[in-house]
Amino acid sequence: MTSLSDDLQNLTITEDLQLHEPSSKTKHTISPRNPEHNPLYILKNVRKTQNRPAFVAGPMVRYSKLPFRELVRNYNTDIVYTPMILAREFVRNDIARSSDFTTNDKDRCVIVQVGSNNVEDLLKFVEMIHPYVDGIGLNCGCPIKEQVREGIGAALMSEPDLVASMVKAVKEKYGNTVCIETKIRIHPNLDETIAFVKKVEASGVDFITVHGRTKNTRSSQPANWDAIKLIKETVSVPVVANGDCFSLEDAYSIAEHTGVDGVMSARGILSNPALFAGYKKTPWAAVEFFWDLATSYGLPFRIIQHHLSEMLDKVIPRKSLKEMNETTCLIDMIDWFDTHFILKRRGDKGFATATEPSWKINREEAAHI
Ligand SMILES: Cc1cc2nc3c(=O)[nH]c(=O)nc-3n(C[C@H](O)[C@H](O)[C@H](O)COP(=O)(O)O)c2cc1C
Repeated sequence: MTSLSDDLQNLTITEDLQLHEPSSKTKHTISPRNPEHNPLYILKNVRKTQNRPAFVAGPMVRYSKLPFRELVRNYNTDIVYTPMILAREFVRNDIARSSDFTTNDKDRCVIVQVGSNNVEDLLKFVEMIHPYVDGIGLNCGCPIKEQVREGIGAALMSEPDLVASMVKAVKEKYGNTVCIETKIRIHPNLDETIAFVKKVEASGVDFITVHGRTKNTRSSQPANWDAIKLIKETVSVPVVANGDCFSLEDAYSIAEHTGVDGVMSARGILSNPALFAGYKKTPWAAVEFFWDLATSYGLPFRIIQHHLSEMLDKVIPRKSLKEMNETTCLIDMIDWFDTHFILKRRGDKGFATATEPSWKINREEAAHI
């Protein structure tokens, strides 16, 4: 078994990586990956150097796009996931490729999450995407019926041999040049979960994320941190705990309870992207920064609106939130913000630092709009 530093020295960094878009004939280039952005390096090093777990923003369909990833990194998030991308569509469909994944040089450390039910699609997916990401995450937890019916996501929890063969195929082809993770749920029977993680570990997986719920547990029910602890005690690869991290304090409590190497937040970081920097609710500066990122990178209007709705839920009065949610296009929403708030543009000197909204009228008045 090689040590982490050996592993990192053995990483091959490809020069001048290129992504071709056959439809537009546009050629993009992106710089080589930096070994310090390898998720394994982060999971081990953050604990050593900062005496804390690594902070991870989980995959969220529709939401974890490039602007949101950049936003959360500005607030102390170490590892950020893309939404789940279906391998089958990605490898066959040029349009799916450009709509599902965009990246840039600042997008590090990024793990692309993949939904797949077979080795062949997975290998093709990894071949296409690995130069542009720091890790590949195999989704073994998505409970959505359409995916499960196709044998994707949580369906894989009943297919330990298949998961092991998928991980093994990637490791046999790429060795330590590709970091592969599996994001799993727990089984009601913990012995079955333990057998699952042992098999996946033996197949060469680099680390495991455990969402402490079964595929039928609702998100309103608490995540099972004891089960995560048991898994952490069972395997020797790093483990990331997921479920119910809504504040920095939660992140520390989860890490202390389970002994994990990293803590992942999804709903918590969606509503407060500055969670891992210790903010109790979204600071206004994050709202302004998100506006800049979303409009300059070009997120669709409805997604911007959903993000802002989540981020502002605890920040502005309910009535104002409702009004913002009722705007029907980007221009209307910009007008609405311009009417109610003084937005400080970032310019070249970084983003605004305000923690409270800068209302154009005072807050008490605003509460009665
Ligand atoms: C809007 C939304 C989209 C999600 N999309 C994905 C996804 O693409 N892949 C995945 O593995 N989990 C997905 N999840 C599940 C989260 O990653 C996470 O496992 C779950 O929400 C529990 O974490 P939390 O308690 O921090 O929210 C999604 C969750 C939400 C709320």
